[in-house]
Amino acid sequence: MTVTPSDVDRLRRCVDLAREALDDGDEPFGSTLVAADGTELFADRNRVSGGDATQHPEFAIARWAATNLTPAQRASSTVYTSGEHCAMCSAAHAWVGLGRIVYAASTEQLGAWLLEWDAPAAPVAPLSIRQVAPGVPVDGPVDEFADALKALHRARVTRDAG
Ligand SMILES: Nc1nc2[nH]cnc2c(=O)[nH]1
Repeated sequence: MTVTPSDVDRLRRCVDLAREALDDGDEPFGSTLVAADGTELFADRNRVSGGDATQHPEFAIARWAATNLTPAQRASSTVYTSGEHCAMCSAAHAWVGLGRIVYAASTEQLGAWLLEWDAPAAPVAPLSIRQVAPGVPVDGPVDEFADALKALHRARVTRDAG
C-alpha cells in the first residue's frame, strides 16, 4: 500500500505521543490502534522509566487487542507508530493477528542515529518488522518525520547520558 495523507495525520499523532513520553521521562515512542472504520481504538506511548523495559506502546496495543477485539477486528485494524516495532513488539503483533503497520522512522534509521551519537545500541537485534513478521503488511519509513524524530531521540540520549 502507499502512505496516504490520512496515514500521515495518524503518524503526526504518534509523534505527539512520543514527545509526551519524552517530556515525562520515558523514551520517545508513541503508537495508536485504528479500526477499519477509522475509529482510534487505543493509544499509548512508551512507559519504561519505571524500570520495565518491555513497556512499549506497540506491546500494549497487542495485549489490548487480544483482550478486547475479535480476530476479524484485529486483522482489519492498523497500528500506527512513531518508530518501527522492535522484534518483541513485531512478534506480539503477529501472534495476536493484528493487521497493517505504518511507521514513521525505521529501526535502521534509529540504529544509525545512535551510532552517530556514540550512544549504546538496543539490547535486541535490530530486526525489521518484515524479518520478524513477514505476513504483516508494512509501510514506512515516512521521510517527513525523520528530522523531528531524530531530534526527540537526540534529546533522550542527551538526557540519559547526563
Ligand atoms: N518501536 C519501539 N522501539 C523501542 N525501543 C525502545 N523502546 C521502544 C518502543 O517503545 N517502541
